[in-house]
Amino acid sequence: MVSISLRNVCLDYPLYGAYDFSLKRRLLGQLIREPGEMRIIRAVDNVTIDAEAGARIGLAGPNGSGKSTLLRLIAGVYPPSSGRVTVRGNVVPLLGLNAGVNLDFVAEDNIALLLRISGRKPTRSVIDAIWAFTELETRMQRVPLRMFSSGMLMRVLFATATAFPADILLLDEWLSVVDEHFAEKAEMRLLNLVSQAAIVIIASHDQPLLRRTCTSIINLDHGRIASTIAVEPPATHAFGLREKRA
Ligand SMILES: Nc1ncnc2c1ncn2[C@@H]1O[C@H](COP(=O)(O)OP(=O)(O)OP(=O)(O)O)[C@@H](O)[C@H]1O
Repeated sequence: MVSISLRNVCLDYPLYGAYDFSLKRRLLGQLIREPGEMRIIRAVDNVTIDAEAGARIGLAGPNGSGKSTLLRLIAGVYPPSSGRVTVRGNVVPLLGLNAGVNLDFVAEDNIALLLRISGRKPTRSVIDAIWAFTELETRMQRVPLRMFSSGMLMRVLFATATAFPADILLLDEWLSVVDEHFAEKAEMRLLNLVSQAAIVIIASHDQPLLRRTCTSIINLDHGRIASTIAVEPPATHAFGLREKRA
């Protein structure tokens, strides 16, 4: 049974840049422990969510409200700082350009790595099929990802992430850098994946898109759930993902 359960989940990012260069304040801070002194950002704050098969959940909220972080928690990219995350089913996270690749590795090795992480065997034929979808030149397979343009990198990540069906599909801001031709191709592949997935969670600033596609919308504010809206009548799940593009 596919399901997602978050129980009182918090995620704190350490604030490495917030180092205090004043020796006096640092020494006194150790002794006094000023209450206002923070060395973390609480990006997700005491969030509880349950999702069963059939759920189409939208995550809304202003910049920095914790949408991407919440998706990353569900994807297992970050462990929660506190609380419990239980996910049953295989997850395909489409979380953007910096998701789990090593830019110094050549494209082919990154594809193999991403497949292994998601429990798939990176056979020659699987890698070739993924590469064919990217429509990039064959020689680029042996080029480090660092030398790819954003759009080329997105093609490789998208083709790899969507090569197999998912129980749970997580969509963040996506497809913003690919050209029109690839976007159309990608959208068709994505729609197919969405229709097969048991649970879809989509983070977006596009309220009409969320209302059209989701069964409920969770509004986040400073990492907390400010409200949850049931979308009535039940959405048709006709994803119009192209409207998400900038
Ligand atoms: N890698 C990181 N290190 C430190 N803080 C981070 C990191 N990523 C995000 N944050 C902080 O966590 C908070 C939530 O960020 P997050 O990216 O989850 O928000 P968001 O709702 O997805 O924003 P947006 O709508 O702009 O994409 C913000 O305060 C942000 O500054």
